[in-house]
Amino acid sequence: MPKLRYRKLKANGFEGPTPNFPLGNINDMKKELMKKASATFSSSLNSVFAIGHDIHSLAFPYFASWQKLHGKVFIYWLGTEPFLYIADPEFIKKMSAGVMGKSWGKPTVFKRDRKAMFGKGLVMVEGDEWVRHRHIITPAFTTANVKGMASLMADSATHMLDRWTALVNSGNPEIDVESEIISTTGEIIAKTSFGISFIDGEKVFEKLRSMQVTLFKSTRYVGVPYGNQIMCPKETLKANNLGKEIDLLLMSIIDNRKKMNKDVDRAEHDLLSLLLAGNGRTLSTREMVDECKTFFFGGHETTALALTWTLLLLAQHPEWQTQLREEIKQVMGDGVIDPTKLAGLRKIGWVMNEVLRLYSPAPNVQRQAREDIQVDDLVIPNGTNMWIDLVSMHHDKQLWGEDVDEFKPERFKDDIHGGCKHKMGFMPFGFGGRMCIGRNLTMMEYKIVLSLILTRFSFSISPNYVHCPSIVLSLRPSKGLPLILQPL
Ligand code: HEM
Repeated sequence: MPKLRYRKLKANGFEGPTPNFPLGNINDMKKELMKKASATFSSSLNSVFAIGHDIHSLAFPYFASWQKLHGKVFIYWLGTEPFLYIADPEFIKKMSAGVMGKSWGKPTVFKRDRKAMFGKGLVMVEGDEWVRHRHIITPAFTTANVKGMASLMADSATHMLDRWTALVNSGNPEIDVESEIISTTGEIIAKTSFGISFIDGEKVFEKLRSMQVTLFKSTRYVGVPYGNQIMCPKETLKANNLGKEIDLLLMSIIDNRKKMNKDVDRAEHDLLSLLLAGNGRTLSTREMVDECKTFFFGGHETTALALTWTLLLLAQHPEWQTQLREEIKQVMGDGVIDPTKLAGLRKIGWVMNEVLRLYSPAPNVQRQAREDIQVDDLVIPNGTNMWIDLVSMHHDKQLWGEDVDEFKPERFKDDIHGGCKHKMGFMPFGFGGRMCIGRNLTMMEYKIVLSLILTRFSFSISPNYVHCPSIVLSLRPSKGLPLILQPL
């Protein structure tokens, strides 16, 4: 009953842009994006030195302009679904204070739209089902287990860097590192999740990527009744078919693993083995398929983008490349990457946080209320969809000060909140019980891959780079990231 929820939200004083039936505010959003894209294109023909990090109005031009009219909490519509937009950490603190992880819902419209990607995996399940899944999966992501995956990560990264060396030696020093890193982290997550070699996993991996591109390259009509089926039927059908093919491939991988579960080496290292072992409880094959897809989609692109944006920022700040190289040498010596020493890479940790702040790969967090939620004298009615805008909070001058858009990793030196005035103003991995389960894995992968890159190459931004961060599910450089590489 979206209309009823809207009336209740309005009665509680929440305002917002006027929606039209049946698209809601989708057309306004598209118009703002097109306006911004043409303005960005003409300005991006300037020098790479002009790259600025004030990206909220580039990535979410519609939210930036609605904020000016309606403040940091307002209602907008995706089709016939009202969403409460939130970019105020104090509001988030108050609304989440009394709600446990298991009591949060995820917007039903997204569950439907992204069924082929996430199914009933951890990102989408709710209530007791979420508790059961999280309980089984959590041990697989402990620091100890994740450390067992370090050599797989280093192997894939080294493979990528050998390719870069060959390209540079053949006279091609300019490389689009975004696509390179995305395929490497895809390979890493396929190996660490399903324990499949790149050759075996190539089929699954390619289909998973292809489904993601199919789903997110076209304009989405989420929330519009039958919107995607009517407006982009070919893509919708293709994504659904790919979803079914991937399910079959993963099911056969899981069944084979169940049969040959005595492979000790694998059992120690990949997530699937840990899920099969369970944690006092079990997941069905169907549920495991959805979790494998969830790890793949939730895990590889976010990590890849954190690394990609890092390379952009480090290319802009060569003095930080030098500092990090010195740190790596000091901590690791001249030898191979030792996972037990990664915690010593403190400056890399600051850089990672600063990158996740400026270019948050997961640009938003979504929730749906499963009960009425009181915030001061306001009520968020049961069923309300919520869209929490991390990019806005991470770029808010009131929270971070005048230097908010500058790359200053040292702000995280002695403060895990980076000096933000509100503890919930920095949350690249979400909040509360539903916080990202893969953050240990990501941090380790980030440190390993970045250390290996920095040890073998120095890099600068190619004049062909066009700075236009945009949202394709994640926050990505929409024209890739061409860098000029120099072997060390
Ligand atoms: C830089 C990398 C990453 C970022 C920025 C990131 C960000 C996030 C965010 C914002 C959420 C939503 C949290 C919430 O709703 O409060 C989330 C959830 C999740 N992430 Fe990550 N993530 C990253 C890496 C990973 C990796 C490597 C994996 C798995 C291999 C992963 C798996 C998940 C899962 C399964 C959830 C759902 C957790 C739940 O609802 O219980 N993520 N992540």
